[in-house]
Amino acid sequence: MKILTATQTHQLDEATIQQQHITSLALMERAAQALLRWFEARFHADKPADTLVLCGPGNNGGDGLALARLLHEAGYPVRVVLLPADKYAPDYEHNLHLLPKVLSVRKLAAKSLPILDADTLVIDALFGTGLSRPLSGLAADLVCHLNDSGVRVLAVDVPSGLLANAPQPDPKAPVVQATYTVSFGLPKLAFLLPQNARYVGEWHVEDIQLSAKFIAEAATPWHFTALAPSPDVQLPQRRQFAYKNVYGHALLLAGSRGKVGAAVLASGACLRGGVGLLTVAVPGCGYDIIQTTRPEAMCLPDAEADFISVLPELTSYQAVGIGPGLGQHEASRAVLEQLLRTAQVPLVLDADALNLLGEHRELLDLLPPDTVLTPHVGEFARLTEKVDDDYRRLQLLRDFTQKHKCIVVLKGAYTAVGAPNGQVYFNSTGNPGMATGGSGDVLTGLVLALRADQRLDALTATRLAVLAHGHAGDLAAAHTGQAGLVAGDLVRHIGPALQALMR
Ligand SMILES: NC(=O)C1=CN([C@@H]2O[C@H](COP(=O)(O)OP(=O)(O)OC[C@H]3O[C@@H](n4cnc5c(N)ncnc54)[C@H](O)[C@@H]3O)[C@@H](O)[C@H]2O)[C@@H](O)CC1
Ligand SMILES: Nc1ncnc2c1ncn2[C@@H]1O[C@H](COP(=O)(O)OP(=O)(O)O)[C@@H](O)[C@H]1O
Ligand SMILES: [K+]
Repeated sequence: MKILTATQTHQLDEATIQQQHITSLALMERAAQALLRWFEARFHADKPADTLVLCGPGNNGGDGLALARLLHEAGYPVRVVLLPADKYAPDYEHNLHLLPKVLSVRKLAAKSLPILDADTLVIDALFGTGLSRPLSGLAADLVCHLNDSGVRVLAVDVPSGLLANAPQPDPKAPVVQATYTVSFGLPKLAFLLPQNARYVGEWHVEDIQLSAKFIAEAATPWHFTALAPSPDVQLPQRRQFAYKNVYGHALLLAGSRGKVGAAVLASGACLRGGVGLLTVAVPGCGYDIIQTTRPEAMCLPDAEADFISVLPELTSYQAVGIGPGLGQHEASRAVLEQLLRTAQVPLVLDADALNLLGEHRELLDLLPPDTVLTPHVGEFARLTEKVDDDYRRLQLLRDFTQKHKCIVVLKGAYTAVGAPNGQVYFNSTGNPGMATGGSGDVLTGLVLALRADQRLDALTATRLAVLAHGHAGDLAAAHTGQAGLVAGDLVRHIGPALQALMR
């Protein structure tokens, strides 16, 4: 699924109107109907005692007016407050005239900000994708009043004051802190960034049959990898006469004294990820552990008891993963360097392998094309630079993957998979229960399994692994709850998660 800019979103609306031979008013009615559908599904069992619709002067306000009419017709108590402006959009004017006369409609004035009771549900239809400058004056006062009141807010399309795809030009200007945001057609880039979470709240995208042709042709680096209604990336079925070489022989280098658990988790994920064969290289202290916990895997114990000091001979493997629990011993750094210099097969680098790369940046020049790196934000900062703004971090991601011709899985709530051509795919699955030690090790094992799979290209394998990993987290949390989820639960749910992604 593509993610478009605010400008492209306007062009998409225009294209939809032209291609479907409808009026802009009809499209606005579709948007309002979609909002009503969401509203009824969400609130039918606990109807708000009071619904206050705040309408700005543009088409976002027009959506609000149309929704107010539909809510009234559906029997909800509705009040409308209008933000005064010099100019109003034609479809706003039209929908204002369509409001039933019995509805309370009032123009906002500076000295009469609306009274907001705790059980009021506010619908924020002040500004959407047409926001052209930070909020000021009466609009800013209203939004501050709203945020201070603590009432529930449903934002139409975008929380007012928030830019859909760019950082806020004035960090001091107020932005609506919505409880829910219901948007149209496609998600907005702003929804996926941690810095906007307090504004966007729980977000949803409703289908309003926008032009599929325009979306297919639109150029954008941003994508959203969805699981439903059908997965954006799919795993081929196993053939009846399949042999294990199709799924590859993977080598995993992981663990150091006190961190052999990382090797256990990553190897478990690799096995459950469907790898044909797995060999795990561990320090001597990990031998019994791997042989006991992962009897399906072969184990190569290092001569050193506490860390990995020797790179195994590589000729038998279709993919190599290195990093979980590795530690940063000089000998392990040398192993990493030798791996980067000699490997002829896909590589997956995580955790301490990334920290070593960050410490020895000259090694970045050795990365073979299509190497997959799986940093979290802290590890990514060590590889690049520390930044506070999420948009800036995404730019660094695109610069890094294009420069090094690699794939970077920037882990987080909406994990971003950056491709060597600069495209970025945000993941849709997963939950905060996965913010627990070892979740990343599980991802590494799963990426390694799918990189060893001879049927998949590098980007598909990586996107599939990220999607399945998050889905495994969602399946696991349904049993354990989020707090009770541990990384081993992810391993156990990889099988069903991959099954859900089967073509
Ligand atoms: N174009 C269409 O056909 C559709 C548009 N839709 C809705 O229309 C919205 C976009 O509508 P518009 O392009 O009219 O834009 P908005 O309604 O988001 O806002 C634009 C209006 O606000 C003013 N404005 C912008 N920033 C301001 C600020 N900081 N302070 C005060 N005034 C400000 C502009 O001068 C303009 O009058 C979408 O977010 C969506 O809600 C939906 O109805 C779907 C169909
Ligand atoms: N709030 C969240 N929502 C969804 N996924 C999350 C969330 N927090 C963490 N995750 C996922 O869990 C994994 C954590 O990886 P990482 O930070 O490397 O943990 P660790 O080093 O403890 O294994 C990543 O895949 C990340 O995307
Ligand atoms: K809005």
